[in-house]
Amino acid sequence: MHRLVLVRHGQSEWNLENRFTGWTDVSLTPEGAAEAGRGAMLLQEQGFAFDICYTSLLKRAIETLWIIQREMDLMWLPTRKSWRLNERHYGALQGLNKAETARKYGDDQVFTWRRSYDVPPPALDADDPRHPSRDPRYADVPVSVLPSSESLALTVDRVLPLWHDQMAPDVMASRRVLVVAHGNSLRALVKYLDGLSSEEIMGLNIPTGIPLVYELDDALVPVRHYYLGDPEAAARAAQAVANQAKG
Ligand SMILES: O=C(O)[C@H](O)COP(=O)(O)O
Repeated sequence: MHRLVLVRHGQSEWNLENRFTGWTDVSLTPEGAAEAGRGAMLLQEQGFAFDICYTSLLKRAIETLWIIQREMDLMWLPTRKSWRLNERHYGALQGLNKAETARKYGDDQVFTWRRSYDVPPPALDADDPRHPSRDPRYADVPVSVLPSSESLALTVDRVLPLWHDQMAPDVMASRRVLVVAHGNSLRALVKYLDGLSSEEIMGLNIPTGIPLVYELDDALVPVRHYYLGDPEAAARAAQAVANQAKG
């Protein structure tokens, strides 16, 4: 039996302001930092330990990982940061308020942009100053690969190479892996792990800061998965994510 722990970053400044965030590099709020601390306590209390960590190139995930590592006295752990774990790129929606956008374009359109499998949000123009090609942290990524907008399908396509090439071999080698990433990059990984259809994944929302534990067999097929702590609290938090864009 192998275990894999997934944690969505704690509440960010734009989660609090209910803005589409994507690749925008915003910080945690004080509550988001506290969520990360509570997640670390749950992991500590239930005897979890880790051999390697993975996170994105966005500071809300990196900060969350640092807090967990600090609280668990694991700041010495090897950590791999990859753009492939970044949040789904929300294109030209980045920065817009989700509820205001729903009032302007309708709940159905915003639900399609947030939760459909293969419909990307409106794209950033290539000359938009926010385009990733202008960000030095992606200098080693071919410009042709950097997104102007991403559907969940496109997010799956760029998360899975990291899973197959690095994360899965670590888990298969019985290394205890901690992944701290984002709502939709984790949804992309969960869709693959659980073999969810493009319809089934639409109903899945991942709450911030609560460790999600996967138990996998020797073929890395999930046997079960569960949130640490109060399951009802996790379910309420996931529903709150779903309700963010009510106009
Ligand atoms: O990028 C964002 O706006 C959030 O982190 C994820 O947003 P969503 O739950 O609306 O997809």
